[in-house]
Amino acid sequence: MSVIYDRVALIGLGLIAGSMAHAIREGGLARETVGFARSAQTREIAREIGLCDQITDSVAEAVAGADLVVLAVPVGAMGDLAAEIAPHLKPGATVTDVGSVKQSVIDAVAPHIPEGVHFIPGHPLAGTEHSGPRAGFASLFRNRWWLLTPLPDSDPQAVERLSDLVRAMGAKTDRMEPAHHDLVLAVTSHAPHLIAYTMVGVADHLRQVTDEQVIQYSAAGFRDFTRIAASDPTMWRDVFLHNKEATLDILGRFTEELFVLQRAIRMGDGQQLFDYFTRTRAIRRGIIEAGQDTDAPDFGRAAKTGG
Ligand SMILES: NC(=O)c1ccc[n+]([C@@H]2O[C@H](COP(=O)([O-])OP(=O)(O)OC[C@H]3O[C@@H](n4cnc5c(N)ncnc54)[C@H](O)[C@@H]3O)[C@@H](O)[C@H]2O)c1
Ligand SMILES: O=C(O)C(=O)C[C@]1(C(=O)O)C=C[C@@H](O)C=C1
Repeated sequence: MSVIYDRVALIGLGLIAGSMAHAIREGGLARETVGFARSAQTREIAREIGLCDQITDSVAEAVAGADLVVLAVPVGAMGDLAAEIAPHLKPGATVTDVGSVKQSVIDAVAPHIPEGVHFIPGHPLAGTEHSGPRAGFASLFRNRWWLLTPLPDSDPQAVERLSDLVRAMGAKTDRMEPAHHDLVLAVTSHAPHLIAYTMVGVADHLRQVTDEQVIQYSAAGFRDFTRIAASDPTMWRDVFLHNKEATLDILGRFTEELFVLQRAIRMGDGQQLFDYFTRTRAIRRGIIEAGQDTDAPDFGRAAKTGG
């Protein structure tokens, strides 16, 4: 693989920046990676495990001379971070972010980006429930989508160069309007996370179901909820506070559907439940047939054969 950027600065050394550092090194995609995180302890761990070629103690030093600067901090911290790095950015550099919400990040970051620096917002649709400098791994982005939401005046060459990096890390890339991105993600990621957090909270409140029993008899569905509900609290607090309208819209629709099913159960309306679940099963099969769930090859085969 060939070098795409000379110097890449990764700011916020958690799951996403760490995975980028590994993938860039594995693919030889930059001559040098430089990392910075706010906490001294995170920087120390990053140095210890050799996450980047260099870990700096100041963010200004990290971004100085960088061709690509990646903002990989919680969504609510992006604006202040952009203001802090702005005076130190190299003319012609590209700044991108990996935030789970796009419109509020653009509103917070874009005003700070100096003339002559390209700001190209992005979002890798890949993650785990783990966070911090030890959580990253090179294959995280493989076969995953990485959405870019360029601004109307984004330089096409700079967008193409960033797309090249994303593809070289194994991801598939597409472009989207920021507001549309936020609505799509509210359906596919943000509302499901809130529902998982709530479900685990409900189990916790049921005093007759002791902690031990919840763990011992965890069925697959609930286990998946607990995995998701173990995700980083700061990251998810910020996601909901910054994608408020879209998430509330989807949760409103979710609640209406829930009442429909609740009523069907109360009325013993088996046909309604069966029809509903038949429709949702078709959606799942559509996702697998379109090759969008690489984690479920067996289920895919079973679904196609009606198993
Ligand atoms: N975890 C996921 O599944 C996932 C997936 C895609 C995108 N994202 C987005 O990527 C971003 C990073 O998420 P992550 O999962 O890597 O989080 P993480 O918690 O693993 O890492 C975030 C890092 O940023 C540091 N940090 C926080 N505020 C900072 C600041 N002001 N300056 C410098 N460093 C700071 C933290 O110390 C931490 O090391 C978030 O915006 C999140 O929405 C996360
Ligand atoms: O697999 C997981 O743990 C995730 O939750 C990853 C996930 C998602 O919802 O798919 C979470 C947040 C992101 O912004 C992108 C990806």
